[in-house]
Amino acid sequence: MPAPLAPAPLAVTMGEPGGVGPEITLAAWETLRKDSVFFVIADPSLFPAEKIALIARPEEAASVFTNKLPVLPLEMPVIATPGAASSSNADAVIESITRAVAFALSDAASGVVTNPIQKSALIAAGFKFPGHTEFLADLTKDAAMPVGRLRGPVMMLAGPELKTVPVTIHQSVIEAARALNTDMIVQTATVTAQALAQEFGVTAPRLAISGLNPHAGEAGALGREDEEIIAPAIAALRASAIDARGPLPADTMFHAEARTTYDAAICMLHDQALIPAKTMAFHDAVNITLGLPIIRTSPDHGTALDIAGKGVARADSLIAAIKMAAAMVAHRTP
Ligand SMILES: NC(=O)C1=CN([C@@H]2O[C@H](COP(=O)(O)OP(=O)(O)OC[C@H]3O[C@@H](n4cnc5c(N)ncnc54)[C@H](O)[C@@H]3O)[C@@H](O)[C@H]2O)C=CC1
Ligand SMILES: NCC(=O)COP(=O)(O)O
Repeated sequence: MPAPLAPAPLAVTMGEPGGVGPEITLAAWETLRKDSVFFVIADPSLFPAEKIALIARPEEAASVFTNKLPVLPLEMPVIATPGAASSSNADAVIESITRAVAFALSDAASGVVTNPIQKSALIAAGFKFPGHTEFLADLTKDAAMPVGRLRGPVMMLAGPELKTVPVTIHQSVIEAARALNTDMIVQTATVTAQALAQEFGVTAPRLAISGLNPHAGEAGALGREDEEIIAPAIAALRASAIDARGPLPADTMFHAEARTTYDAAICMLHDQALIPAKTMAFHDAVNITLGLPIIRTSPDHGTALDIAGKGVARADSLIAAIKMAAAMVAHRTP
């Protein structure tokens, strides 16, 4: 019987070149060089020349990975200064993401791990998306989803003890409250339940659904969205055999005992989901985009311009993201 083929390498993006991305990528390679295989699509000047090997194609990564960080070169117009984001390099930052996704869609890469971008620098240069999540959804919109899987995108923050999912993502609080509707909640929760079952081995996923308002609306006295928008979504989920419970007051659903009652918390707002996730596991949590035809993970943190280039940035979350992507590749059903 022939030996099973090794999966294609993961494609890691450059991220903001003035942020911590380059140094944590090198540190992640130092840690993982005996385990997994990845390559980074980036300007080679971001790394010490003696630590890297330039590659022309993803399939060259495996043969050099133990000894060198494989870099698929992408020229940026301006030399990066650690601690300073530059809109002048926006096109290269975006191109790195676009190429990584193209490799994943063609199976030359088994998944995409993104380094943090400085969203404000990209948007100032004309980038039309508020984050990777929305950009990745657009880049992959014409590719077929695996059979039976609902399309997202859905953002999940996954830590060792808590998984949270925001229904609204990169919107102002006022816009998010206005945009929230029953269908979005049902779709987000359904994508999450499918992923828990198929990627995380949770046979009967239990979802805790947050409210929007304080005390989940206090029976309508503090807002009607909990009763009029969220409760019908929970009823619809339950009618389709998804174990969903709520709307729960967001301030009391994350304490230790409460966390034992669900596998993922579906939250209405970005900060309802990301504050508990990052507070509990800032250096271990992974940002995963569910509901894409490709695998995508990312560290939970941002560009950390305040510490870039000082040698103090921790690579733990990027390492967790690379390991998570590799595990998802291993669990992926054809
Ligand atoms: N996936 C992505 O591309 C993400 C991008 N961002 C972007 O990053 C930029 C900066 O965002 P902030 O809110 O300042 O968050 P941040 O995560 O960059 O920094 C927050 C604090 O955590 C520290 N920190 C972050 N990463 C660290 C690491 N690896 N090791 C040690 N300490 C670390 C920073 O020094 C800072 O004190 C923004 O433009 C934001 O949009 C933020 C989150 C995710
Ligand atoms: N706060 C999380 C975040 O901004 C990451 O977003 P994305 O770039 O992964 O869409």
